[in-house]
Amino acid sequence: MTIPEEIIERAHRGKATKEDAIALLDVNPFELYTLADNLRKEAVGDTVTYVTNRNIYITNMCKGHCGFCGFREEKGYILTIEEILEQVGQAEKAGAVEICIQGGYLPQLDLEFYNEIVKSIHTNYPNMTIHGFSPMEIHYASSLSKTPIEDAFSELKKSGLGTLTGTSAEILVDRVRKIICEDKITTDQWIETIKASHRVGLRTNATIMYGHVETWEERFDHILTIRDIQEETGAFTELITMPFMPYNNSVGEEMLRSGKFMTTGMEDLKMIAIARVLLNKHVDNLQACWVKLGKKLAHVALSCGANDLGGTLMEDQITLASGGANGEYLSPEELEWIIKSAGRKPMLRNALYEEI
Ligand SMILES: C[S@@+](CC[C@H](N)C(=O)[O-])C[C@H]1O[C@@H](n2cnc3c(N)ncnc32)[C@H](O)[C@@H]1O
Ligand SMILES: Nc1c(NC[C@H](O)[C@H](O)[C@H](O)CO)[nH]c(=O)[nH]c1=O
Ligand SMILES: N[C@@H](Cc1ccc(O)cc1)C(=O)O
Ligand code: SF4
Repeated sequence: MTIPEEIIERAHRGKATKEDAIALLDVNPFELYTLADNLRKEAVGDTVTYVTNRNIYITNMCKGHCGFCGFREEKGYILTIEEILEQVGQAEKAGAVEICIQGGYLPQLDLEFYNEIVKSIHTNYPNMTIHGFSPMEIHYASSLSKTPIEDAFSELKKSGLGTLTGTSAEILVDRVRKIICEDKITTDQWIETIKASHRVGLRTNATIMYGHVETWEERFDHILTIRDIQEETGAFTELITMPFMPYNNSVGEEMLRSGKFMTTGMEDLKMIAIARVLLNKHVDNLQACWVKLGKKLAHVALSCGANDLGGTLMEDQITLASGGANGEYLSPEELEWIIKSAGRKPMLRNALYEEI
């Protein structure tokens, strides 16, 4: 089937609907990729961005029990401030302009600790952009100390946090969350938390982790929720579509047992292309996550709606723990090679998509 004219027209106006997205699942996929590529060109031109960054995992322990997580350990570590600073120092030496701080949530990790981390990095490395923490972690830490969530975000911003991550979103549909992450914040709580962050001027990215127990319709509901929030706050910097890695975690093992495997390349490309259609005129930046897609598919994704290649990362414990096989580091030279080979212009950016 070819794409009906009215869908193309609505997409260009930023008004594509859930029904349009459903219809796009049945069109010739190459037509869909071309539509997404045209919308990308209209929205952001031929520049493809990337960031030199390093992931830092402050702890691998967590009070949560998400069934998709292979990263959490019962007996693990919590980094000290000194150890964190050492890793930031290594990152800076290696040319990173951003660090991405991740971890689990724990009673020991209170707002004071999060602020201390940010402050000490900010003081010692004033040029380093600090991206990190999740709505889940800050929601938990602020409820521990009965601090209103907006105050928690204001304080973190004042301490030097540049942007909050839009993780713990998974699929923003409670039916799915009950199956894969029952003890996580609910869809409404995630929305309220992210809006609180946006309200105090702490911008975030958005993520979707797909390819487990959710339906295509639920994926579209998630993307449209992101679009609704963006209409209200305008504070999302990007969306990262992350395929679920099904190894060494219970959700994945159950899936594999029932004969269902990882998403396919065509499906990953459709996901990016339909996200571009639904988010046109709302969220301009779509990241092709090379660590999950692999560098060859990430390269192809640049012609199917994506305009960002993500980071050098240097480390990726989360993907690795659940079966990632694409390495943990790509050099800026190789990221630029991939971008130029797609006929596009590379640009080093920070978390706010400003040129560096
Ligand atoms: C491991 S958590 C760390 C942040 C925090 N503990 C949280 O969950 O909000 C970061 C994100 O990694 C992603 N992730 C975890 N396990 C994954 C897997 N097996 N495949 C793909 N993404 C995964 C999820 O989207 C999750 O929200
Ligand atoms: N840290 C991971 C990223 N993030 C890339 C940047 O941190 C981000 O694009 C931006 O600079 C902030 O919005 N992407 C992944 O797919 N996986 C990571 O672990
Ligand atoms: N690192 C996590 C999620 C993540 C995504 C985007 C970020 O900006 C930060 C963290 C993953 O790979 O699944
Ligand atoms: S995904 Fe995050 S909240 Fe869930 S168990 Fe893993 S670290 Fe904890």
